[in-house]
Amino acid sequence: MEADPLSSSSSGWNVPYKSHLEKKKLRTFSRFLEVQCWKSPEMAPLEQTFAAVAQACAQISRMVQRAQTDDIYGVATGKDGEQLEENVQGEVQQKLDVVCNEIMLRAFCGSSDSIAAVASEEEDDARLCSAVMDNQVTVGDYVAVFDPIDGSKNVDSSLPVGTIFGIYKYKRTPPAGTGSFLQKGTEMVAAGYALYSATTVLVLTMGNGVDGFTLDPDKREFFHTHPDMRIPACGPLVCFNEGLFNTMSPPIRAYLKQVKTAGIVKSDGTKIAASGRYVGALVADAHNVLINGGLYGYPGTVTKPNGKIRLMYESNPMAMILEQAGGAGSTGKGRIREVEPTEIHQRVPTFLGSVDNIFELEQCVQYYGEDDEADSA
Ligand SMILES: O=P(O)(O)OC[C@H]1O[C@](O)(COP(=O)(O)O)[C@@H](O)[C@@H]1O
Repeated sequence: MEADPLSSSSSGWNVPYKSHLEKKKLRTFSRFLEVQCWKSPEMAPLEQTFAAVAQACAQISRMVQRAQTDDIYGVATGKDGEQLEENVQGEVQQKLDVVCNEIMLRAFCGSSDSIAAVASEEEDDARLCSAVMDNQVTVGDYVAVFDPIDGSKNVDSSLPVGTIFGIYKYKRTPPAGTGSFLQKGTEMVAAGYALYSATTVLVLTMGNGVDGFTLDPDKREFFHTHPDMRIPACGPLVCFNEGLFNTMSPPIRAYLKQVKTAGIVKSDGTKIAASGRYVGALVADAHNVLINGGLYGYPGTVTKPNGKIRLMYESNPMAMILEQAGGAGSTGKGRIREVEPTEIHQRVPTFLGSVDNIFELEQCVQYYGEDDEADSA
């Protein structure tokens, strides 16, 4: 039998004994939900939904860890083994995308009758929960939007990925269907994400602050490890895909040059040095920014004038979380959550981060303007 690595210190290092690694006394996610829904009764209809989404994220966490060893890796195929067509994003779906989409669909539609309809990054159109679950009647006062696996390409190289979701009130006024989803981010009542990384973390806002929970891999349950999360007012992180630098607009290039050469300006006028980071999964980069302060950015480029990040199920939920934690979410010219949506899969230039960092970026965009020559940057 293999020796317990924590039972002795054969390496000579002072390895802590098992008895020193006792569990912290932390509140469970379900207990947190119970208390929050008692304090804010308007959230009570969503209690079961949040609980089911947390369970779904725990399941996805396990799927992600098994992606390389089990048959859930690679391109998705149909019943007869044929490769599926590209999805509405022009991307070939991976098996993991398909499986995780199904898990999230069932969490939202199968856990209670609170959610009436869902829209996913992985599906062309929004769907009624009655259609998802094969029921007859559509009930529910809310609609949910989600990206089941954000940054799925990262799985190939064992890097972090995430899940993002947001919930709106169901507007039953015409136009029906997709129209019920086309609400500004300011209308969102709750948002969250799960990050599958060194630890699996679930971050949630119900519009009254932000709380974070860590998945205990032994108990398969989330625990309240990050109460009342607050983003620093200013931070050093600069998270952009700088490989795209030459395709970005002059003001964004000017901003990047400025923070790298002159540092980041704090509200008291002092400066801090910039520190570049880029995981390539929005959830991972934005979580890093939430914890340490700074700015995540995916601006428009020559080939993608609105950038790559999807307004409804990526930018808006993340912007709500950042704002609720004391930060900001901007298009470079204004608040992301004020953007009027016109379609479910639309993209929007996305900047998420600390207020001082976002302020400096918006100042640059205003000062240099969109039409300036590249060399003036
Ligand atoms: O590889 P790029 O162009 O830097 O794109 C990375 C960005 O694309 C995203 O992965 C979104 O795309 P997916 O949801 O399709 O994976 C973001 O999470 C990430 O910030």
